[in-house]
Amino acid sequence: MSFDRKIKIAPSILSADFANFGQEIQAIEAQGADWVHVDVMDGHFVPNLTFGPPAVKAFRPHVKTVMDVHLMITPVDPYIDAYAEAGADILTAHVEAGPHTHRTLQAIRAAGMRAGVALNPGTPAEAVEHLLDLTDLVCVMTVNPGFGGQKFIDMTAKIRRLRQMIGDRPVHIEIDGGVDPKTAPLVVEAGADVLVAGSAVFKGGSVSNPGVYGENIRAIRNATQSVMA
Ligand SMILES: O=C(CO)[C@H](O)[C@H](O)COP(=O)(O)O
Ligand SMILES: [Fe+2]
Repeated sequence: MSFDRKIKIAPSILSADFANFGQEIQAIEAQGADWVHVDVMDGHFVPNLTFGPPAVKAFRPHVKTVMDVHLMITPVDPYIDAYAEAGADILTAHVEAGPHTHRTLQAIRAAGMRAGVALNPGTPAEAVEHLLDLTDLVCVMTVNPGFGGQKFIDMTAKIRRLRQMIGDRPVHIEIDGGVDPKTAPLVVEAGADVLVAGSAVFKGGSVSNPGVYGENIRAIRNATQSVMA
């Protein structure tokens, strides 16, 4: 697949109706989502618990775009094959989740997925400097992971530094947490190309009123147009 630098909006289904994931995924894709972001939490690496491989496998047939799975779990390595089997296209592990992220990224690619590495707000860009040749995506957390609906933490200096470090490599910079029409232009201007948004996409809408999802997605996308070259 060729490298796509266009802005991509990845709604996080953490803000969807948990009793209705299939229809929610279909609704956001029909309303313009580029990727579908799936937040996996273990109640240990982060203080919240969501879904594991069987749930992710059940989402798979509904996702026609890209299933972007964000692991907030430790350890990661014992579960890589299970998420490949569940159908993840991109599997992202936190650099803080263990001492051997290099091995983890190799294993994710060896299992046939694209490999992402995520950074908590307190972790510097330099933590991934020697991982960039093994990475397809760097996820910059703009909230402390664990919950949707939190306030955006300004990480624009880190994003600029990462864009500089990445150079010509085909590596996406994804922003996760508190992205809305106000914060999206700041992170795109700094060098981000994938915008995860949970509450800002799902607020006010539902599967019976999906047009609101479309309006919310367009509001984020349109807000980034002024800063695109
Ligand atoms: O990884 C996450 C939380 O750990 C979520 O992807 C993120 O919080 C998205 O939700 P919102 O846009 O509401 O902040
Ligand atoms: Fe996430």
